[in-house]
Amino acid sequence: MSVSIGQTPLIRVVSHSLHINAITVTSPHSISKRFPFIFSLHRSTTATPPPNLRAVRRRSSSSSSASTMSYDRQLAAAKKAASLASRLCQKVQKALLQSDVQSKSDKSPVTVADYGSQALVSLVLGKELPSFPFSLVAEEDSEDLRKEESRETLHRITELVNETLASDGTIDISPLSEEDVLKAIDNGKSEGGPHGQHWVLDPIDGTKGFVRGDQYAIALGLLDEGKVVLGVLACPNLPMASDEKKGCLFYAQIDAGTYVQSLDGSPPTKVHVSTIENPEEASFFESYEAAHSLHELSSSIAKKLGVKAPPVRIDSQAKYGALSRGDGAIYLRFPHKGYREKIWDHAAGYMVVAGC
Ligand SMILES: Nc1ncnc2c1ncn2[C@@H]1O[C@H](COP(=O)(O)O)[C@@H](OP(=O)(O)O)[C@H]1O
Ligand SMILES: [Mg+2]
Repeated sequence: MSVSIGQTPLIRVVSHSLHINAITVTSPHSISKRFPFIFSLHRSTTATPPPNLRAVRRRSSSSSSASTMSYDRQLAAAKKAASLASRLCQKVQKALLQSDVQSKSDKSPVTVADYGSQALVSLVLGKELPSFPFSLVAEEDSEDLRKEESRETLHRITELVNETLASDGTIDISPLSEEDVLKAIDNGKSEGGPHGQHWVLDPIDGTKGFVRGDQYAIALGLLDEGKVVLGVLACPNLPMASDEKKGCLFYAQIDAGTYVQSLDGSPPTKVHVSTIENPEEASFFESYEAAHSLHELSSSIAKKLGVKAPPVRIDSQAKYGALSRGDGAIYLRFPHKGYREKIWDHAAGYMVVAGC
């Protein structure tokens, strides 16, 4: 197989056992040889490239009116939505890690946080942008929650959503019923599509990291006419800088740069990707979970690139945030055979890096 940046072959790796027959290389800098490079494999099982990558290609091949628009209002709403969702997730994660009763393999706290986060984002976007058409493509739906055995879980989610909204105090919503919360979750059932604007949400990206007490992200992107135009990544466990307190909010709007601020509201700082040009000085990110990305393949590619540093393994799209501020220079992701990437796993993170 070949690995290339745009049309420029970078290295060749021979592999028969992996049955790899196609590689898409996504680089925010197109054919530029500057870092960061984001390498990602897409296999024959994916008939069409994932929507986020289609969006990448469109962006580089055409200039639509979407790129000249301002998305300031959507950005403000998305930042608020992701910040509130992260407040809910932090509360759930803290309880999960402190509890000696709840086993970490118990999925219920995760479920509560996933659904709660999605309900909050859906509600806040709807409230903050009443005059905008609303379409949300999100990971969760309410089907399981509507079952009798989920009554307690639904009750807890509703309580958490109400508490979080009340703690903010700026969103005028009277206490929500369980049915309101179910509806808010199901507002994320949009099919999306190449026309119009669509929000794309992963309410908790990096669920395994969330359960371990490690990295996770609330990832919210906006597509306009098939292009990713805005991305917000709330990373509650990512430090603002080494030895600083945790909680980063990355955001980017097309052609307007990428910024980070602390989740508790410090002034934003513009971020830049690494300027390292020599792979020998670069470090690379990959998934913490070996089940999500072929670590051996990353390591052999890194070796061929001349990278000397060991991999930095982080859960979730927090990797894109870290990449956008130059914590590392490369992101390698090679899912196992048969896995199909989801749009909500990359849209926001892509924008945060591409916006730099
Ligand atoms: N077998 C697999 N291969 C690749 N990615 C996978 C996978 N199983 C799950 N994922 C995705 O990897 C995401 C986590 O990313 P990372 O590996 O960078 O931490 C998961 O997001 P969720 O946690 O939202 O389900 C999920 O979408
Ligand atoms: Mg995800």
